[in-house]
Amino acid sequence: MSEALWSLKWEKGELVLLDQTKLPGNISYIHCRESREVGEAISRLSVRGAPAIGVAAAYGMVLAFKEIKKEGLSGPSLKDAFHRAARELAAARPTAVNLSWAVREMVHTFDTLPEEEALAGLIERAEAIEREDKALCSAMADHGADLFKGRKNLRILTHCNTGALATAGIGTAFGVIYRLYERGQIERVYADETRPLLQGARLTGTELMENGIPATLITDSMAGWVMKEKKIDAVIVGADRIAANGDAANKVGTYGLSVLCAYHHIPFYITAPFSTFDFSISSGDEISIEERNPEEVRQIRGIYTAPKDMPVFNPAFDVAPHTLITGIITEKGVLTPPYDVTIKNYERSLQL
Ligand SMILES: CSC[C@@H](O)[C@@H](O)C(=O)COP(=O)(O)O
Repeated sequence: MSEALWSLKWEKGELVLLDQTKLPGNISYIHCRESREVGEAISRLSVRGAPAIGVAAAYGMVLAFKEIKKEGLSGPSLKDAFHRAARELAAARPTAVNLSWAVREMVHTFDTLPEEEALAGLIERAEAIEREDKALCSAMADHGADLFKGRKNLRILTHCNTGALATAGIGTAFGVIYRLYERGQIERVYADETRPLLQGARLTGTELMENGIPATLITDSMAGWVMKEKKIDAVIVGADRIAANGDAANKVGTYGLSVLCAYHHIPFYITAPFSTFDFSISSGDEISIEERNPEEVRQIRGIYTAPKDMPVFNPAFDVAPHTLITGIITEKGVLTPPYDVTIKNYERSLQL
């Protein structure tokens, strides 16, 4: 795996983020010293991808604690300020549940430690979340690649970016693709460009090329034709939130891919770790879908490609219905229908 690509690093008490809005043209880093800066970087998509957002937020809460301490607060006022910072950070983006999960973990760590041990405890918890994410990616990659045992010359289609830039490890869906490549089973990966912000072209394109994986870029609207003409063997994507019935929110365009896969009889796999599951919601109808600035659709990199006053609908995510999902690749194995049962069992296994 290319060492050149990473989404974030905790270094000398700062959170260093690779500014993904500037890729592929520019490699620049953002040094966050305050939790507010982490929240802004998340909203702006300088750091993005559900697991990476979670890890960034965990370090953001370390920064929040340091700021509050610097103001001289302690006792109940420290606790109030820390909880307020947690609410603010968790609100940076609404769909990826990894964000609120990581913030909740940090609040729990804070709430259970004496004040004088809080800073060390928070740093330790954030580092553990980052380490754990690496291990989760690796386990998902193994389970996902095992689905294709004995097969060669695989043609895989993927959407958005789910690799090292979206996680602390080798990625979710991208991790599976990378493992298949390591095992010599990939003929070609087709990457959707992923309008409007081009995470597929800019980020997955970079990761595929850096790692020497045979790859072809397509526009989102080509996916159906590519499935038919290029005989795609499977579509593998990530997720931002998975409901208890298996409905999975992911980058807008995923719903369409799930429908196209059903028509073409192509297996459609979601790849996600436990922190992407929202066991508290019964279906995708309860997932709040982020709507972003209309300018993201009217313009491409600052140039208007539509009339300036044209109304726009810009949901950042959509929901693939569980009925169209062949399997959900997790760190513990691949969940298959009936998802209400297998996800319940998976949830139980996490509590053991
Ligand atoms: C590892 S990633 C799964 C998802 O987070 C990914 O597919 C995705 O939709 C990212 O969206 P983004 O808006 O770039 O944060």
